[in-house]
Amino acid sequence: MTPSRHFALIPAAGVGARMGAECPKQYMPLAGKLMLVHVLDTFASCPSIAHTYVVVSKEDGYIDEALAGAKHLADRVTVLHAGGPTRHQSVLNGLHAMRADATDNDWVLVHDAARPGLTGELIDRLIGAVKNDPVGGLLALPVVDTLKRGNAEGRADATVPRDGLWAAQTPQMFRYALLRTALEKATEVTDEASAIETLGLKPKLVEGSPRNFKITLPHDVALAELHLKGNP
Ligand SMILES: Nc1ccn([C@@H]2O[C@H](COP(=O)(O)OP(=O)(O)OP(=O)(O)O)[C@@H](O)[C@H]2O)c(=O)n1
Ligand SMILES: C[C@](O)(CO)[C@H](O)COP(=O)(O)O
Repeated sequence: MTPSRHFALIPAAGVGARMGAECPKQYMPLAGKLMLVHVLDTFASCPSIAHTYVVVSKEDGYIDEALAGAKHLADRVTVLHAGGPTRHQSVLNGLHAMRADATDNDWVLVHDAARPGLTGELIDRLIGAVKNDPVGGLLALPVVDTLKRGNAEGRADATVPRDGLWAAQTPQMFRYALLRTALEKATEVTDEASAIETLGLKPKLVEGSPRNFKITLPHDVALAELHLKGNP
């Protein structure tokens, strides 16, 4: 049996509404490089990753210029103009588009373009922890803050017990056929692990890193640049 390969699938078809930038946030410059190019470089530099697929919106007008400035990625990245109305749909469309290249048992690591702080070490940590797992898994961080449930008046209604709570990150790593089936069956989910869970399976939680946070709001940019300047 041929050994399973590892493919990266990068959903990058969002508009970045909460960021409110002039361009979709994945095309914002961070520490001298576009956010998306940070992510593509990390996977391209990782020997464990056979190839990277990036899902952009069908009307994306930025990707060609972004990759024109990153010609070293030409043989390591395939652009799929297959973005959908939601992240779930973009990922599923991407899986369909890469079908010819992947076997059912190949691993797919789905990673947000909005998480440029990912490192090769974190990729290898996830692959090492999950490669023999029957389900798959994801990077995540144990919740360390006390959590409050707020009400409509902006006051704390209750404290939510944090024992056993983790904040999901990406990559989320599952075998091609299982992931595609799960996403086809699930109603709208916010991450791949949720779709796997709806099959009654329990993805493995692998500790990630605070630097691998998702850039969502304007104040996230400065923090991301601190991380990326320190360790691009
Ligand atoms: N229809 C969508 C929506 C999101 N994404 C991607 O999913 C990742 C995480 O989503 P999020 O941080 O929510 O990005 P946006 O949807 O762009 O942000 P916003 O919700 O503020 O518009 C991002 O890399 C984004 O590009 C996608 O590929 N397709
Ligand atoms: C996939 C994810 O990054 C895990 O935390 C998160 O669910 C993405 O949420 P978003 O609303 O699409 O940013």
